[in-house]
Amino acid sequence: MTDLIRGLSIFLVGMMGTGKTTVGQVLAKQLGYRFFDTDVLIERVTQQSISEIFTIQGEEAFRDIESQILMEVCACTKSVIATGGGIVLRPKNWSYLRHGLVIWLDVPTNVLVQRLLLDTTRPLLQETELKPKLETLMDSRKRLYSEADLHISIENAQTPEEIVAQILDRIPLIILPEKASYSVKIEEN
Ligand SMILES: Nc1ncnc2c1ncn2[C@@H]1O[C@H](COP(=O)(O)OP(=O)(O)OP(=O)(O)O)[C@@H](O)[C@H]1O
Ligand SMILES: O=C(O)C1=C[C@@H](O)[C@@H](O)[C@H](O)C1
Repeated sequence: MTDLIRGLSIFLVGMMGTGKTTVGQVLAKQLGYRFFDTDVLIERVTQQSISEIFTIQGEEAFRDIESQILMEVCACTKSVIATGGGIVLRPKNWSYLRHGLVIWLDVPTNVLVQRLLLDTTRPLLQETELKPKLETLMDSRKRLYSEADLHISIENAQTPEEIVAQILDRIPLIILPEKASYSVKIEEN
């Protein structure tokens, strides 16, 4: 597999709670890649939590910082990058995401509700009715997530290791040779 993707980075996109961080860490380990999480990088550079940024500066300011971080991290090869759930919203972000392979982790909303119910830290999910909020977000984003190179539909009982196996099985079917050679050229510079 590492011969096939030759350092090409992998961006995981999808709704909050789909497992981008959990699956991304396992995938990075199996590929011998570094792992980044754009939300974590944002908190590190701003020295603020995502919630604080949303409350104090607002969502647009958060999206600006998110694009800036993505622009920087997309220059890295041999990396798995877990992205924030809304990274697909800005058209400009797609020019950064296209530096690598974009994989959409797609989990049914009822499973996301169970996973996110106990987590009150996500600023876009502060409403009492979590399921309708997630469904509305998903409706407005589904078309964007489906622009990914690879769509991974995840069932409730699948472990992160099983999801990674599914991803690694499917990458050879979609890899574009020119993308992999592009990434090798960056490394040589
Ligand atoms: N395959 C899985 N099976 C069961 N639970 C999972 C699985 N993947 C992730 N989880 C759990 O779901 C929750 C959300 O996972 P994670 O933080 O990896 O999602 P995320 O997509 O990175 O979310 P966000 O974009 O909001 O940061 C965590 O509690 C995690 O342990
Ligand atoms: O889905 C979203 O828009 C978000 C998801 C989180 O990962 C964070 O990036 C932030 O809470 C916004």
